[in-house]
Amino acid sequence: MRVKICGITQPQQSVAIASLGATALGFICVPTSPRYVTIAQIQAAIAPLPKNIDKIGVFANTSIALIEQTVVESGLTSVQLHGNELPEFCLELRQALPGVEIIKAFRVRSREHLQQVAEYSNYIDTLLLDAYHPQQLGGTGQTLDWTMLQQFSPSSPWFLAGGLTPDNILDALSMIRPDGIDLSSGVENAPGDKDLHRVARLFANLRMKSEG
Ligand SMILES: O=C(O)c1ccccc1NCC(=O)[C@H](O)[C@H](O)COP(=O)(O)O
Repeated sequence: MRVKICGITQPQQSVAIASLGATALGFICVPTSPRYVTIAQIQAAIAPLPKNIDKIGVFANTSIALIEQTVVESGLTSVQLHGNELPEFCLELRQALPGVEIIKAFRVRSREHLQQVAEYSNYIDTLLLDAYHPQQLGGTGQTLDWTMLQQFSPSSPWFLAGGLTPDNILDALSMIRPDGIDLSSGVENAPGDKDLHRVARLFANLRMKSEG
């Protein structure tokens, strides 16, 4: 299972979190976020990382040109679209950045809203389901109604996000089987400052599940 730790801002934390077991690190490229990082900060955080770690840039409602420039200059391997991007936008981005994984995030409001994801299946590589919050786009610590996802089986691989913590992750995974999980505020001291003890506890709990 892929494990993404999102909202990294400090190079030394990116290395430590990768060593603890993360398969993907997320960098917030949304200027209004308290976890926002510049291209130079992403470069510094990515430089010491092993090649096999996915480096995901999170964008929302911005231009193809800006995403392209950020990916090319920083060395990101994946783009997560966390706003209201349409399928056509995803297609255009895919054509602009061949070989870069396109992840479309949905902030799920209802069971009906989940049906929207089918419209994207030909234009993206991966889905991410996050909780809906009326004022904030992401990193909110709000959980989704997991029962709503028990029958969810899209044609693309998918990440579960939204309010996941070392304490609730095993409950979530006992109910649903995503291809990956994504955590941010649940493993933080403050926005952008990850709590390495909590990250270590997350991986210890995940190991317990795979061994048991
Ligand atoms: O984290 C942010 O500050 C953020 C801001 C704007 C758009 C997206 C953002 N985060 C996206 C993520 O992928 C988070 O990991 C996801 O929302 C889960 O966050 P949390 O509920 O805190 O685990």
